[in-house]
Formats: sequence, structure tokens, C-alpha cells
Amino acid sequence: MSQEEVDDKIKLASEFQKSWSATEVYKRADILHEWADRLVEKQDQIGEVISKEVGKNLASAIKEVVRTADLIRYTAEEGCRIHGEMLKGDSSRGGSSSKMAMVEQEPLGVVLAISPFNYPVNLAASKIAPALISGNAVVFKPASQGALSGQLMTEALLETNLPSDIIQFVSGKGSEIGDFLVTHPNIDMITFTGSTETGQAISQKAKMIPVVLELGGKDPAIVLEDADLDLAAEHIVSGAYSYSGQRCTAIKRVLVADTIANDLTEKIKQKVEALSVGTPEDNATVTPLINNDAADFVQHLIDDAINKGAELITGNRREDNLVYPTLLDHVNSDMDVAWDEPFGPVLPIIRINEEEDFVSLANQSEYGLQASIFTKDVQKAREIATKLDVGSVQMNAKTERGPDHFPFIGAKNSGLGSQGIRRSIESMTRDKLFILNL
Ligand SMILES: NC(=O)C1=CN([C@@H]2O[C@H](COP(=O)(O)OP(=O)(O)OC[C@H]3O[C@@H](n4cnc5c(N)ncnc54)[C@H](OP(=O)(O)O)[C@@H]3O)[C@@H](O)[C@H]2O)C=CC1
Ligand SMILES: O=C(O)[C@H](O)COP(=O)(O)O
Repeated sequence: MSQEEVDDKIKLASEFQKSWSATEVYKRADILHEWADRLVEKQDQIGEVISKEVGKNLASAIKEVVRTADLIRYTAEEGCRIHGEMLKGDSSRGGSSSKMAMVEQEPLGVVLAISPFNYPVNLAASKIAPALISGNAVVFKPASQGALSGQLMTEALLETNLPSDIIQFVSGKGSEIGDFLVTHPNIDMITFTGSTETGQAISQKAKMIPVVLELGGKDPAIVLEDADLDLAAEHIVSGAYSYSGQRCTAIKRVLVADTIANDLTEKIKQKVEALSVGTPEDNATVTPLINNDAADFVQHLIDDAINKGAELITGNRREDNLVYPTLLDHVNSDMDVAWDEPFGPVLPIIRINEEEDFVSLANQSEYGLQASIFTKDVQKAREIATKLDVGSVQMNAKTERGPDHFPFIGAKNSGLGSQGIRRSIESMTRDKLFILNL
């Protein structure tokens, strides 16, 4: 779309938003439930498009659509439970009980939702649904690779009774229409998921409007001496390699006690070598990356680590943008793979000799999305968790965003604000007070 077309769409959203916010919440919820029904009906069709468009295996792509329908239903219900609050004035010294405030949550206006390629339906709906239930209009800009899936999802929404101007689908390259969108005077809030680079640029350009960002990560799996190594290996492999590592919450480094590192590495190796590699149609776990640049970057990380002395345990094979699952041991802080987010199927193992290094190495990263700790000692896990600069810490499980109603937070360069159904609704509303003076 040209800037003129985008401008028209934003203005339409803005013009019709007030009548949408005046619509009863239960009616808005009914529309969202209808949307969820349509998505479930179209799960195979939309799943196939996701799979073809972003190379996700077909089963996971269909699962994404069904997960999204559940997310939308939960959002509809949660929106019906936002009631505001009532405050009395006499709780402050000198105040009076004859002064009472009704605090309501007002929509912000027009929400700009920008989503990434990797979950083109789920990470779009997780922005659109909370915006709509709380009375906002939405301008939705999908990732260019992911736009067809986003369009089908939007069409399903337009098949409901939603007034059509309330959701505006905007297509075009972020590099061409991005600045125009994020600085448009009729945009009242931005919710963005994508790379840290783009997110930071958006937060610098947006003027005096709330911005919620979910960005990159370098989630560590911290494996302590007493860990159940079979469990740890299972979660690490699934966390690191599913959808070829193209998940913000993928496990992107293993920090393991040196005394158990050989055993853990062997267990991980066996599981990595058993992973299916191939096409999305064949439901392989590891499929071609989103484009050749992404594969080149992963290859650079592998080459750099091997050149600097890392041990290749398995992998380092490539066919175009299909990178075979790669495991590297004896990775150290001089290697790029210790710090950079690969968004691909390569996992570095970093051996730890001093206990305090688990936390210090984890925290040296610019990112702070999630971390996993594998141990049988809850107290120890809790102690470490309190010291980690991340949004969430998982004990004895892989890092992951779901379930979708949990708050999802990125610390440091991993984000700004909080998502997760209730938090997302809250981020798209502001308090408005009506004060009774009796
Ligand atoms: N923390 C989280 O929840 C998640 C984080 N991510 C992160 O996202 C990255 C991968 O996703 P990817 O899609 O490549 O990320 P990008 O940042 O490249 O793109 C994300 C979205 O931003 C748009 N965009 C690009 N440039 C601009 C601009 N100047 N202004 C406004 N919008 C713009 C893109 O459009 P276009 O496609 O047209 O360029 C796309 O819709 C990884 O770093 C990953 O960690 C991914 C998923 C979840
Ligand atoms: O983009 C991502 O990586 C998603 O937020 C991951 O979601 P999940 O951890 O629940 O699969």
C-alpha cells in the first residue's frame, strides 16, 4: 500500500472507533467468539497458508490457529470481567467519604498492531483481540512474510458482525510504511513484536503514546549438578530446535555445571540426531529458515565458534536455507554464538565451573526474556531466579510464552511493558475517573 492508502485506513479506523467503544462489551465479546469459531472452521486452510508462507510444519501451523481461537475466546471472557473500581476519599488524611471516585477503563483509541513472521496468526490476534474487546479500533500491519496468513485471519474476523472499519489491514514493507505508521497522529498506541532493532527504532519515533514491545531473546537453560539430565535434555532439545529455533522464547544457550556437562551433551546429541529434518509438508521439526540471509547468519555463528575453538558435536550441514540442527560444546565468551540471537537451529553449550558464573553469564546478555533452571532443589532454583534479569524463570521446563493468559515480559533489550491476555487489555486502556462530591 502507498502512504496515501495507509493514511485513509488509519483515518477510517479513527472515525469509527468511538461508536465501537460505545457498543456493549457483551456484544464485542460475541463478535470475538464468532471470530474464534470461524478460525476453528478454517484451521486447515489457514494452517496450510502459514505452513507454506513461513515454512512452519503443517501440524504446528494448524495448532497455531486452534491456539489462537482459544486465546481469542479467553480474551472475550476476560474483557467482560474488567469492571474498574470505586474509591472513597476518606482514606487520605483530610479526605471525606462524601467524595467518591468511579474509576473506569477507557480505550486508548486506535491501536497499531505490528506482528513478526514466526507466529503470523497467534502474535497478531494476541494484539487485535485485546484491543477490540476493550473498545479500540485496530490498524494491523503483519510481517511481509506472513501477510497472507494475517489477511486470511482478518477476513475471518470480517465475516463476523464486526463493523468493517474497526479493523484495518495494512500491507507493505516495514521499511517503506513503518515510519509513516508509527508517527501517524491518529495512532494512539503501538503494540509490536519483532526484532530488538526494529522495536528500539519504533520506541524512539513514537511520540507520547504507549508502546508495548516484545523483542529478541537469548534464553539460557541453566543446568545444575543435581538436575534430572534426561528431563533437561528433552526440554532443551524441544526448546532449542522446534520450528528450527525461530522462536523468541527458544532456548538459545546452555549453561551447565562442568561436572555433568559430558553426560548432558551426550544426551542432547542423541536427541538432536533423532530430530526430523526436511519440509513443512512432511511435518519435520527442522525446516528451511525464513530466508537465505537468516541461514547465512546462522552459518556465520557456527563458523565463528568453530574457528575460535568450539567443538562441533553434530550438525553444521546446510542445503540452501535449510540448516541442519547443530550442537556446539566448549563455547566461550569470545564467540558470537554465546551472545547473538541465532533465530535458527544452533545451540551452544557453555561449561560453568564456579556457581556464581551461572547468574553472571546469564545476566551479561543484552537480552532478558526468559530462563530455565534444571535442578531438584526448589530453594536453589528460587535463589538463582531472584538474581536473573529476565521476565520469567521456568523451573524444570523449557522457556515458552504459552499458556497465552500468563503475563509475558521482556526485561532489558527483550521488551517494554507486559503482554498476556489480561496485561494486554490493561495496556490498551487508560483510567478515567468520574468523581462524585455528595
Ligand atoms: N519477544 C517476542 O515475543 C518475540 C520476538 N520476536 C523477535 O522478532 C525477530 C524476528 O521477527 P522478524 O519478523 O524478523 O522481526 P522484524 O523486526 O524484522 O519485523 C517485525 C515486524 O516489524 C515490521 N517492521 C520492519 N521495519 C519496520 C519499521 N521501520 N517500522 C515499523 N515496522 C517495521 C516488519 O514488517 P516487514 O516484514 O514488512 O519488514 C514486521 O511486521 C526475532 O528477533 C525475534 O526474537 C519474534 C517473536 C516473538
Ligand atoms: O514468537 C515466539 O517465539 C512466540 O512468542 C513463542 O511462543 P511459545 O513460546 O508459546 O511457543
